[in-house]
Amino acid sequence: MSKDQIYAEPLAHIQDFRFDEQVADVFPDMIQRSVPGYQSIIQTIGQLASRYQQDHSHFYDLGCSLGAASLAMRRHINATGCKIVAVDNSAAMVERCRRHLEAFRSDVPVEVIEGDIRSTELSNAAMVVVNFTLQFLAKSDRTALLNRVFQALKPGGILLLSEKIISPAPCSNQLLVELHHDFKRANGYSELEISQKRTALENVMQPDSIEQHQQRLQAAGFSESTVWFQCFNFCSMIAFKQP
Ligand SMILES: C[S@@+](CC[C@H](N)C(=O)[O-])C[C@H]1O[C@@H](n2cnc3c(N)ncnc32)[C@H](O)[C@@H]1O
Ligand SMILES: O=C(O)C(=O)C[C@]1(C(=O)O)C=C[C@@H](O)C=C1
Repeated sequence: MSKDQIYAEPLAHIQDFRFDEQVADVFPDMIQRSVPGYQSIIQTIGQLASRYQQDHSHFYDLGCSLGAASLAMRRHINATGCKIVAVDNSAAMVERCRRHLEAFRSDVPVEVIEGDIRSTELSNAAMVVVNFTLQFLAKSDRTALLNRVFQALKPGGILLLSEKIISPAPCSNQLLVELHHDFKRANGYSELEISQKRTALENVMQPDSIEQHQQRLQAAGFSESTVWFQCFNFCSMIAFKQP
């Protein structure tokens, strides 16, 4: 696995963060060292696919990057006539995602689409995964996407939504951000790497609070939602469509 050293040297000009070739090449290392609990979340996505699978249904992985969530779902699906649809608008990610998925054999088909999740057709879904991707959309697009996800889910279907979050309470927010930076330090990132990446993400990733997410989910029609995982300022939620 190639090591993420993208922000290791001082940069004269820090460009907005993009999911380009350079990021795609080091992505497994980057996400592992940047997102607390990432591996547990991926494992749990597999478990949820096993529990919520329905015959003749679709499983979506929106903002799939290298396909980690799709791989986890594929390992757990044994219902008949199911299909996974993985979507990402980064050509670099999609190309590597296809290669990853081809490296393992499975009877569950995966369609990998290079496209924008704001306009991808969604239907007949048992489960939709939006794992650390909603945060990269404009706020108005977040609402529109979740509305479409709700409409596409079958009764009894679920949405798995993971996000970096902000806390509206200033002391709590400050502490969670600092604990996350400690996590990155413990994983070998320098002060320079942490601060340059923070600047690169500033304009392209605007996190919501858990309360904002819950309100949006409720407004979209989800009967219930729960935060099943939180570590520092990273969390993962499950939202339910009534059976
Ligand atoms: C943090 S990564 C997601 C990680 C991935 N879900 C996982 O579990 O490993 C965010 C991904 O969302 C993709 N993305 C961002 N905006 C998008 C959009 N409008 N349409 C499709 N993909 C998008 C990026 O290209 C990137 O690969
Ligand atoms: O590195 C950070 O501080 C992050 O916010 C992590 C984060 C994310 O939450 O999606 C940001 C961009 C990369 O895709 C990987 C992880």
